[in-house]
Amino acid sequence: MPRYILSLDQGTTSSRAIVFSDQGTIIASGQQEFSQHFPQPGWVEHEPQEIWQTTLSSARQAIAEAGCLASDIAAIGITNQRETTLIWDRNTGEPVYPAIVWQDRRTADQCLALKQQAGLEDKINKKTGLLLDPYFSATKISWILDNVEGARERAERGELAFGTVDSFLLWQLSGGECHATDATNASRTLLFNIHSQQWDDELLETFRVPAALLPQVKDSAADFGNAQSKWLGAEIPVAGIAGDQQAALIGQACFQPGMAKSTYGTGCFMMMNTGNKALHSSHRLLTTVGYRLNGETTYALEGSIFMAGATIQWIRDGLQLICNARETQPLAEQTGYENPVYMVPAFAGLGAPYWDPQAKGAIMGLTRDTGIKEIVTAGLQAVCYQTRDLLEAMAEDGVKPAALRVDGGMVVNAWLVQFLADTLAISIARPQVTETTALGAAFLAGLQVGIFSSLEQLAELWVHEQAFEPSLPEEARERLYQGWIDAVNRVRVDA
Ligand SMILES: Nc1ncnc2c1ncn2[C@@H]1O[C@H](COP(=O)(O)OP(=O)(O)O)[C@@H](O)[C@H]1O
Ligand SMILES: O=P(O)(O)OC[C@H](O)CO
Repeated sequence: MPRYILSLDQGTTSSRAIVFSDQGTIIASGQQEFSQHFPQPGWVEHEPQEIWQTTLSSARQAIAEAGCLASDIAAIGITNQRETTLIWDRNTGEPVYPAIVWQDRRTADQCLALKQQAGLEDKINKKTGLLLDPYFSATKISWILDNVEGARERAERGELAFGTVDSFLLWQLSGGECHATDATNASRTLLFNIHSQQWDDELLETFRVPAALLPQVKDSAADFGNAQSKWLGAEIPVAGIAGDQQAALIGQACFQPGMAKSTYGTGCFMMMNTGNKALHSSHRLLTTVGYRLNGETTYALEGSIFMAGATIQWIRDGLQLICNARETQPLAEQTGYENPVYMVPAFAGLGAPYWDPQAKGAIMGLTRDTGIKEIVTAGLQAVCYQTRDLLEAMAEDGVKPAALRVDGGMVVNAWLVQFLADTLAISIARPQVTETTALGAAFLAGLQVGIFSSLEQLAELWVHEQAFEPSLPEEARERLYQGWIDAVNRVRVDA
């Protein structure tokens, strides 16, 4: 009886594959980076063939390293960079254009024009939980249809298929048999009504997207068809799909309303389970589908910070103050939390809750004795202060999490996680398996094929590694945070 689960984690900069045991432990993994294309300022593209080939070879690598047979794998779970948009020919499987990545801003003018229509953004926000922003898929789809010769006509004739990365990988794995996605990925397109759980005709008309392009939307744990045996050596059912941040919510076992996770990679994505209520945020946080199981939707509130680990990369590669991200911890330990220097890493504007695309970054509070360690520490502290901004916004929306589970490449930095606990004044938990995104997809696939029986069982598989409790006196916490608010207010253009 096959007991392993293969998780395919297709991210923005690399494709990873992990073989998990039926206890949710990592058996083996494979990973491959792929190229980023920036054909014009503000544009970001991926080569679809590279997305597919790196996924396939990392899956083969993981299976080989696990020393198991493909027939030992009971199911595949897919998790993916969200919003990234692909359109391909239904007959040949050939993409008509490269993948337009979630970071791509080429449709900013189109979004601005739509925002001019009175009440439109509000209506869209009510239906989708999202904002009228190039981040999401809808305007990327219409850009392809308008700019690739003949694409709109072919789409209307039903010859083309649209998908986010999960859908594209499923199409490839199944040899063109399955054109489907899950509700979490659909909820990032601006075309999906998160209340009715249907593609929305009015939104399709607004964004001029023919319905014939769209994949079928299924639960996050569902029968998505089979990966053909020619790819991995045996026919394997694809049984779970979720966007990567939602998969991390599941991998962190945040199954109760009020439970929240924050992932600190290149950017930071914080997500809180709000149960069966799609909470509307008055602070421009996103309302999204957390997961959908057995037809029942669990919603989440999401806030994103564009620059988290990327700030450390900039300190390393741009400023060349350090050689390795690991150096940030001893430097911050030397500085201590009482740092008069503030860094506002608004390199790509400010995300939630400010959404100020014009803001530019700044370093403030410099004196003659400021050195490398204060600037590096300010970079780490900025990540924590921004998380508090998100938490405050959630609290004002009426739902403050009592604790936070963290993951992502940055959380190996214990100083950072401790300062996070101090800044938020809540308990922070770091799990043993920090590959929570891949774990979430494995949980979903395992649920569908009966390896796991319930969310309660999954919650028991979540293993705590370390807790970080707030220890900073309230006076210091509030004074330091006020310094951040003052710094942010100085860079905001729209305030
Ligand atoms: N010890 C550390 N302290 C602070 N930041 C770190 C540390 N180690 C790695 N990082 C940051 O974490 C990020 C990598 O995290 P990862 O989860 O792999 O990102 P992604 O999945 O977005 O590529 C990098 O941006 C790096 O700068
Ligand atoms: O691939 P990541 O981890 O950078 O995540 C990207 C997000 O899904 C974008 O919404």
